[in-house]
Amino acid sequence: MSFASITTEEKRRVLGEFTEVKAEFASRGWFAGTGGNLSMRIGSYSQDDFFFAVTASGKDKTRSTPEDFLFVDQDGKPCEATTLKPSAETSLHREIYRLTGAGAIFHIHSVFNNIVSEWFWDRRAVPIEGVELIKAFNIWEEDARIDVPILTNYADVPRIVPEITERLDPRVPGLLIRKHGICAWGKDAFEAKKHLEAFEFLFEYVYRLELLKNRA
Ligand SMILES: CSC[C@@H](O)[C@@H](O)C(=O)COP(=O)(O)O
Ligand SMILES: [Zn+2]
Repeated sequence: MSFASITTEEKRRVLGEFTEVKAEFASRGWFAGTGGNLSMRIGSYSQDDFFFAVTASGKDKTRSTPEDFLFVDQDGKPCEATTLKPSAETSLHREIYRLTGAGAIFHIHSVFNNIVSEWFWDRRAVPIEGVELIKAFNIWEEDARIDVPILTNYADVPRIVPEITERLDPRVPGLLIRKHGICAWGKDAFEAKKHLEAFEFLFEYVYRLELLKNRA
């Protein structure tokens, strides 16, 4: 597939949806200090041939400007002439698209996701058991348990990629990076947002439950 074959209408549709999600996440305080990045796939998909819109690096993501996003290919290379730099964490998005064929990936930093990633670092996963909201991940069994993987937060971001390849659990649409944040994904922006909201709820639940247990 060539990027030129993607219609202007399709690009407008993706960027419109993208702008809405970004504004909503900003209103929740999910982009503190320019942290966080978002991407949405566009056009058809095969594992080694796809395109996605990604937030430009280092921007204040609480603002809406004509320079918020750019389109990149499966190698993270811009598809059009631009002075914008793709997110410093584009390599993480690329690998998640490659492994899952997802339609959207949202990365945010929150106090709760940072705390649980440190609290459970010795297990390299956050265990969550029997909570109703696990069903948001399309897991319906009674008292289901999931383990959300925690990856090493290497300063050299591409070094995180092999841990994604190794640790990604196809049942669990999210990965934590230690004392950094979460990447959550879904087949489209609606589902990726649903998953991200569910993870953030569950992390707050786990955090508060651990506090209560430790107090008892
Ligand atoms: C100042 S936040 C730290 C960043 O290095 C990073 O973790 C982040 O989420 C945003 O990076 P960006 O390159 O703007 O997408
Ligand atoms: Zn980050």
